[in-house]
Amino acid sequence: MDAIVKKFEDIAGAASLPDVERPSRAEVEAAVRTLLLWIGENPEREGLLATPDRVAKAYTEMFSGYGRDPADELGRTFEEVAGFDDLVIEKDITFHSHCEHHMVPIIGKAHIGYLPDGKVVGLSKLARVVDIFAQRLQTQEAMTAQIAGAIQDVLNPRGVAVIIEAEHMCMAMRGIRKQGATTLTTTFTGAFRDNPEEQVRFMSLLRTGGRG
Ligand SMILES: Nc1nc2c(ncn2[C@@H]2O[C@H](COP(=O)(O)OP(=O)(O)OP(=O)(O)O)[C@@H](O)[C@H]2O)c(=O)[nH]1
Ligand SMILES: [Zn+2]
Repeated sequence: MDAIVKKFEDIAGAASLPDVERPSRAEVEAAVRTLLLWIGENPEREGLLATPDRVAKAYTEMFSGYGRDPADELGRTFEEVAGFDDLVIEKDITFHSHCEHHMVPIIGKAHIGYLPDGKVVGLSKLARVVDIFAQRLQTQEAMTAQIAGAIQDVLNPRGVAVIIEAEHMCMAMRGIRKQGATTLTTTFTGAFRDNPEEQVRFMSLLRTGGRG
């Protein structure tokens, strides 16, 4: 079986999607050719001949998040941290996603904080979790909640704080055409949700980087 079709099958399983029949690679490429014709292009001209193949490859990469489980990334933890149980923040985690309404890019940064309960996770794993959810069709609200939910469920810390700031190309390139408008979303769990002081500490550390 074609590797891409196999991958799509894996993707369907991991995302618990309804049992839909996945199109073949040839059907995907034909769909791209249809789009090219629809915008007034000639898919037979030299520069576009390989474009359906490139688009299929790019989609496989940009939407690889359906085939990945955040629990796999967050499963390996470290307990030998000298009793450290205070706030850990990973900020300015850049990501590229696509909005589920228009399938155009969302470009932004995620900031994640958590209050460990006996164990910490490798810092890169927080960024991996961001990518898993970013590499799916998204709304910013859902993505924020999914990142916080995955960290809370798998790591079981005393609290998780996630802030995402992003620019939506569907607001910049088309429609209302507002460049530079930024959307901010937050999800707080546990101690961050229940204790406003923890929220304030997280926010001010983000702002100052701990310098004052
Ligand atoms: N809440 C939320 N809205 C989003 C996100 N990404 C895009 N949108 C909005 O989704 C809405 C879709 O609105 P519709 O009226 O169904 O579609 P549309 O006619 O293309 O809307 P316009 O963008 O206003 O032209 C738009 O207001 C987008 O700005 C997101 O992550 N969260
Ligand atoms: Zn959109």
